[in-house]
Amino acid sequence: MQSLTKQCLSIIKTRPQESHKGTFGRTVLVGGNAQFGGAIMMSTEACVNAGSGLTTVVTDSKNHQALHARMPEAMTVDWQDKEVCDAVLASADVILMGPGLGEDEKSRELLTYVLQEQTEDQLLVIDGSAITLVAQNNEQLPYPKQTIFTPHQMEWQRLSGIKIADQTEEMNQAIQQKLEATIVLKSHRTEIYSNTGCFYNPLGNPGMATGGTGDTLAGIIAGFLAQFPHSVDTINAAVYLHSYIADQIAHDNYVVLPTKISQALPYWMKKFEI
Ligand SMILES: NC(=O)C1=CN([C@@H]2O[C@H](COP(=O)(O)OP(=O)(O)OC[C@H]3O[C@@H](n4cnc5c(N)ncnc54)[C@H](OP(=O)(O)O)[C@@H]3O)[C@@H](O)[C@H]2O)[C@@H](O)CC1
Ligand SMILES: Nc1ncnc2c1ncn2[C@@H]1O[C@H](COP(=O)(O)OP(=O)(O)O)[C@@H](O)[C@H]1O
Ligand SMILES: [Mg+2]
Repeated sequence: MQSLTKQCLSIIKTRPQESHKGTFGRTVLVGGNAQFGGAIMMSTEACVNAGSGLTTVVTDSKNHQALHARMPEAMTVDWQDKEVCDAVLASADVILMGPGLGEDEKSRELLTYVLQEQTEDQLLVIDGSAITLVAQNNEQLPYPKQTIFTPHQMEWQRLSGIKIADQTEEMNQAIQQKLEATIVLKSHRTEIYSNTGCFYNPLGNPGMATGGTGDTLAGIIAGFLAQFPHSVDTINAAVYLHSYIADQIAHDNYVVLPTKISQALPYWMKKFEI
């Protein structure tokens, strides 16, 4: 397994002068039920700050006002409004599904719907509740090689069937090869399993053990994939930068607020751009 270094951030390129918002990708985020609105808001804040050109959030209408107040850069769609959802999903370069989605019947329906709508040129990031639902329903992925799962260890146990104590590199790799999707296995030291190699993130700190840090990572991954190459290098960079920023914040903060990571993204991306 290859340890990531600062070198992995070299995918962050200076933006071309001749560009517009469409140049940096359209991301659609699906999640946030009445209970977990904060999760999709944190993913959105991360995604926009990571540089997604256009970001639309498909969520329970209860979350729209708070989301707009926090992040007016993002557009919102009521997840009951199928016609608008159809159009918005069709326009996406990257879809992030799952932060705060919940596990009830409506959540299940939405997951099935998004899997049906995904096209062969769209990437799908599956996080949080959506991972649990894929496992429970044994959902088949339409495009496994264009799918990225971002489980924590318990979500990976549900998806892979490997108990947390048995989640060794060999076992994880074997299931990844069967799934063919990329796996970002989160823990205090996150590992990335992909069709082209396995990587280890040496950064991160216990200040990150706060609800929403994973929702934030999922948003960064989606935002990076919207504008940078569709490859594991881009996912590695997102994982590394998320922890790198958290480590900077932890120098003088006992707790690393997920939203602070998001707010620091434009600054650090500017520092690392080449
Ligand atoms: N503000 C909001 O709206 C927020 C909304 N959120 C949304 O909530 C939804 C449910 O997500 P979830 O992760 O909270 O619940 P679940 O999938 O049941 O996992 C927890 C179980 O797994 C276990 N566990 C073992 N190893 C672990 C590890 N390394 N990392 C983490 N857990 C580990 C853990 O063990 P324990 O804590 O008991 O020791 C516990 O038994 C999801 O959609 C998410 O987006 C959250 O993001 C929070 C902020
Ligand atoms: N002790 C720790 N050291 C380093 N990173 C941590 C630690 N605890 C949590 N993290 C990071 O925080 C994130 C937690 O993700 P997740 O459990 O999905 O959170 P949530 O769903 O609440 O947003 C992961 O990126 C994980 O690597
Ligand atoms: Mg999570």
